[in-house]
Amino acid sequence: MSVSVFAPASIGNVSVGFDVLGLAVRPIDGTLLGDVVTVTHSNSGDQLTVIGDFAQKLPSDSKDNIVWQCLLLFNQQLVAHQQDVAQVKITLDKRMPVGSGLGSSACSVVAAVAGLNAFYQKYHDFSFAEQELLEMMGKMEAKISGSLHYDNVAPCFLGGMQLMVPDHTIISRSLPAFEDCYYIMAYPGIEVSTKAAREILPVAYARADVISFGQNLATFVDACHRHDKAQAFSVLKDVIAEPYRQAILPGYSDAVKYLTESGCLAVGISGSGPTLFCVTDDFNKAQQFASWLNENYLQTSATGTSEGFVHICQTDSQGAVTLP
Ligand SMILES: Nc1ncnc2c1ncn2[C@@H]1O[C@H](COP(=O)(O)OP(=O)(O)O)[C@@H](O)[C@H]1O
Ligand SMILES: N[C@@H](CCOP(=O)(O)O)C(=O)O
Repeated sequence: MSVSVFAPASIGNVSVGFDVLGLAVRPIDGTLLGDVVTVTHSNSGDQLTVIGDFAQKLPSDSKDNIVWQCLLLFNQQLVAHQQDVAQVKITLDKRMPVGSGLGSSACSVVAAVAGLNAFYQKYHDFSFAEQELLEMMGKMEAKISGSLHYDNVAPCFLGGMQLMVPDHTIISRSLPAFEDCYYIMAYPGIEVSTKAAREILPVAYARADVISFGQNLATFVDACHRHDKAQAFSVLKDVIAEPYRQAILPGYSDAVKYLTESGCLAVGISGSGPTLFCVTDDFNKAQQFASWLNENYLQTSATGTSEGFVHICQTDSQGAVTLP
């Protein structure tokens, strides 16, 4: 009598689309890079248990866990739709490092809301529409990062490359992604708070930057629709966040120099960092970049160990899925 949902990692911004573009990714070796939420009926009130590699990094009081907040919001919405509210036991398998730039909080939010929805669909014959679910996810992500941005929750939930549109009846549109590209994701093992990384950004931008931003994003979207990979990745440049955030990412500029000189299609900060992503359509190069990043981008602690990792990924076109 339980339902488990997996929600994948994502690259927020994809360099050209600050807060409005995101891509879901999955490691090619089959690693489940994302969070899993399991929902079961309970006879003793609502409960949340957190397990997994990164469980210790989350608030000790489960009421402060975003998954708990998702349950409260979901229940409110059930009441608003005149539905009975069941008592549930939720287990969060926290597989994603917190403050990583891999959309960790979005993974928990999407797995929780989609998990609850799948549970009600299976056992209570009720489900919310995709749009309502996405709105709930956006609200929860905003609670954590301090402002509403869908660039992680939308690809994490819907899969593929997602472009946010300023129409609350649509929210997100799918863009054709480059399925043959490899995205090498290098998480150095240090934590960067999304909220803090947003606070260091300017409140206003110079006209030249605004023009570059608009031109790069428009060119990228057009190139995606024309399947013009060379054009798309040639404009993958971030004038909004990277110039200000790279200073807080140790080794980032050396990595960009090496990867660019070695012929990657593009390199950038995943979300608010510290994860770096690098794009190539050549598998041999993907392996070369992954091993260089492993050697040079991961940060080691005083004991010589690192909590970082590198994965060779491709586009995850499925998004959140119910596990068998
Ligand atoms: N289930 C959860 N997953 C991730 N972060 C959570 C969760 N519940 C609460 N948090 C808190 O939310 C914040 C997430 O930080 P954030 O920088 O937005 O992470 P990320 O960039 O990895 O999504 C942290 O302070 C963390 O303790
Ligand atoms: N658009 C956001 C994306 C944050 O992604 P995360 O993975 O770091 O949570 C931003 O750049 O602030």
